[in-house]
Amino acid sequence: MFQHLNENIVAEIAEHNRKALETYIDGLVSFSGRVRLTGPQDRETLWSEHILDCLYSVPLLPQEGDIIDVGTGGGLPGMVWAICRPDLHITLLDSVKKKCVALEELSGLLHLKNVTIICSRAEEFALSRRETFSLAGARAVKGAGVLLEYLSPFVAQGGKALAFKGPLYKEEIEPLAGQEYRLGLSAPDIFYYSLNGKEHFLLTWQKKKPCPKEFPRKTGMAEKKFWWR
Ligand SMILES: C[S@@+](CC[C@H](N)C(=O)[O-])C[C@H]1O[C@@H](n2cnc3c(N)ncnc32)[C@H](O)[C@@H]1O
Repeated sequence: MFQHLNENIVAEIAEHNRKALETYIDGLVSFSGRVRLTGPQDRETLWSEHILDCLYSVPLLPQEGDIIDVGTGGGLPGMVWAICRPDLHITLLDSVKKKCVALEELSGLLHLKNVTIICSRAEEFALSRRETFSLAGARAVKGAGVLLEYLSPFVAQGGKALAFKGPLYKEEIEPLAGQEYRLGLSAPDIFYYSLNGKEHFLLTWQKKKPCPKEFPRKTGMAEKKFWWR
């Protein structure tokens, strides 16, 4: 499936949550110089390139259940999900301690009750929360192949893995074509939208079958020896 995402829906979600999203931006800006949570840290870029980008994924979130943002950094997209979907529980996962400390502060600033922050490598946390999330997603974390080894072990059957990608996504998914089943996944559905004149893509994979126990392999292996080769 290849589908266009409607910017009017995103504008509505943005308007509905504007106050909390701006408080989140205030929080991100307040960390500049202390912890590098995002690339550019001016309010306008944070809103137009980061928050709006994350908002495009909100219509793809599940009706219910726990979801996880793997490699959340400063909380993108997980903090945006938590603000826009207070009915879902969001786990924000990152391996860098000072980012996790900053996320605790941001979550307190926003009075979020639906967030858990975990400081761990994805490969290690998957051992304790295997196949318990209705969605596992990530933005700006590894190429699609390596990322799927991180995401699929978290996703319950019937759930989905989600990745934010730029126009080069085709080069990432081509070598995986027809092999996604090895991680229990379907072929990807592709959603596209335009932001600031650039093409953006959201890829989702349905979890069809359990992910074989051998995945994820030991920390670091996903990048050393690709599972699809
Ligand atoms: C480029 S940043 C992206 C952060 C955020 N998702 C965003 O869009 O701004 C990648 C993040 O992934 C985290 N990360 C990379 N590999 C990881 C792993 N195996 N387990 C947990 N976190 C990981 C890094 O610490 C970093 O914060």
